[in-house]
Amino acid sequence: MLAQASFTDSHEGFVVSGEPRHAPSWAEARELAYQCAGPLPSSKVTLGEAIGRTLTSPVTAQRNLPHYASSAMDGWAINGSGPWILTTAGLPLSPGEASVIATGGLVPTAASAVLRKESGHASADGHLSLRHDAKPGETLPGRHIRPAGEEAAAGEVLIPAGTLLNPAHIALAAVAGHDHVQVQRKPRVAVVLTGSEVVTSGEPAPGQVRDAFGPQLDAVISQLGGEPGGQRRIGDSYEEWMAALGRVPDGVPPDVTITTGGTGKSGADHFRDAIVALGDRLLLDEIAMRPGHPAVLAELPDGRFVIGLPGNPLAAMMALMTLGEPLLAAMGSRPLRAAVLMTSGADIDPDPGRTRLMPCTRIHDLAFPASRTGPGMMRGLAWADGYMAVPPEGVAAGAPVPVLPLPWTAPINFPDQSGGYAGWPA
Ligand SMILES: Nc1nc2c(c(=O)[nH]1)N[C@H]1C(S)=C(S)[C@@H](COP(=O)(O)OP(=O)(O)OC[C@H]3O[C@@H](n4cnc5c(N)ncnc54)[C@H](O)[C@@H]3O)O[C@H]1N2
Ligand code: MOO
Repeated sequence: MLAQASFTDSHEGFVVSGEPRHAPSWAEARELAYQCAGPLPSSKVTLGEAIGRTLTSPVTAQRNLPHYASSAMDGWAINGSGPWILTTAGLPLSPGEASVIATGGLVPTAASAVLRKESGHASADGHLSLRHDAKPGETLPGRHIRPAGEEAAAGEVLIPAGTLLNPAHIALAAVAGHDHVQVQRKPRVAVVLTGSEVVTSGEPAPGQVRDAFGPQLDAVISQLGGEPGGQRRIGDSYEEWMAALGRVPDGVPPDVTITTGGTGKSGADHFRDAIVALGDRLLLDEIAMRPGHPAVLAELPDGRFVIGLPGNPLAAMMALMTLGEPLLAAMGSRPLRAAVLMTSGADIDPDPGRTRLMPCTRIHDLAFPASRTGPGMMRGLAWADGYMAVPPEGVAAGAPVPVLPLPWTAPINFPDQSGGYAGWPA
C-alpha cells in the first residue's frame, strides 16, 4: 500500500519494498493524504465558538426541559372554571382564585389553566370573569400551560455526537443550561509563502509576480475545515526554508504547514533539501497529475504535516485540493469527499500516465472544461463550478467524467450526489 511507501534520499523515485515505481496517481495521492492522519482530539469550547463545529460528546438534558411549568400566554393563572377572585401573583391558588401571570411565568401551585388576557375581564373590585366572546375551552385543565419536560425529559440526548452544530443546536444547548460543548478540534494551518520575486501590492515589475495566495489561502483553509494559523513570507534561500520549516512558531504550533513555491527539483529550489535535513518523512513526492505534479506531502518528526504546493497558481490550487482537502478532512474526522460522475460535454484527448485536473463549468448538466487554465492562470478557476479529474485515456463527449466541487462552489452546484465516484483504478 502507498502508506508504506517512501522516497529515496536523492528523491529520484518512489520506492515500495526497494522497487522503484512511478509517481502515485491522483486518486492514490488523495487516499494517502486522507489515510496518513487521524482525527485530532476534541476540545471544549464556549457555545459561541461552537457553531459550524462537529460535536464529539452528546448534549443531554440535565433536567426536564422546560424545567418548570410555565404560562404560554399573558393573562391570569386560574383555579377552576370561574368566576374567580384575584389574589397576589405567585401564591398557591385555592379553588375559585386567579392571579396575574405573564408569558413564561412560573405557574402557581394548584393552577388548573391560564386564561388569556383577551378572554377575561378583571373588575376594579378584584373579580375576574370569562368574557362572553372567549373561545370555547379556554378554562379547560392545562390550557395555555407549558408543562415541565414538554420538550425533553431529564437525561434525554438533545444533540448526538457527530452533529455539525448549527445556530439552533447552540440555542438548544443554551436553554438546556450548557455553557460549553466538546467539539472536534480543527487543524491549525500555517502558511509559508516563498519567492523573492513575489510582491504583495500594486502592479508587479517585469520579473516580479503579484502574490496569488496570501489574500485568499486562509479563506480556503477555513472552507476546508482548517483554522488559519498565520502567514509568513520568505525568499528563496536554503537558510530561510530551514528557518521557516524548522522553527515552531511562538504560541500554538500548527498541525499543518502549507508552503507555496520551491517544489521544483532545480538547484534553486530548496524545499526537498530542507525537508530531508529536518529529518522529515516524505510521504509523497510528485503526483501523476497535471497541473500540480511537483506537490509534496511530508510529516515532521514531531507529527506536524507539511504540504508543499507548487508556485504556479492553478497548480497550487489543484494540489491543495488533492492533498490539503483530504488531510484536513481526516484531521477533522470528516469523510473523504467522493467525486461525482457527470457527463462530459467535450472530447478530451488522452494524456498517458497522468490525470488532468481541469476547472470546469456546468451547462445543462454537462461538464465542460473551462478555458484559460494554464498552470499559472487563474481566470478559468475563477468562474469554474468544479474541476474534472480526466483519466489518462481521456474522455469522449457524452461519457462520464469524475467531477469534484471546489470548496466555494460545493453547496450550490452539485445537487445530484448519486453515482458518487470513490476512487480511481490504480
Ligand atoms: N526543469 C523543469 N522546470 C519546471 C518543471 C519541471 O518539471 N522541470 N516543472 C514546472 C512545473 S509543472 C511547476 S508547477 C513549477 C513548480 O515550481 P516551484 O514550485 O518550484 O515554484 P517556483 O519555481 O517558485 O514558482 C513557479 C512559478 O510560480 C510563481 N509563483 C510563486 N509564488 C507565487 C505566488 N505567491 N503568487 C503567484 N505566483 C507565484 C513563480 O513566480 C513562478 O512563475 O516548476 C516548473 N518548472
Ligand atoms: O504543476 Mo505544473 O503547474 O503542472 O504546471
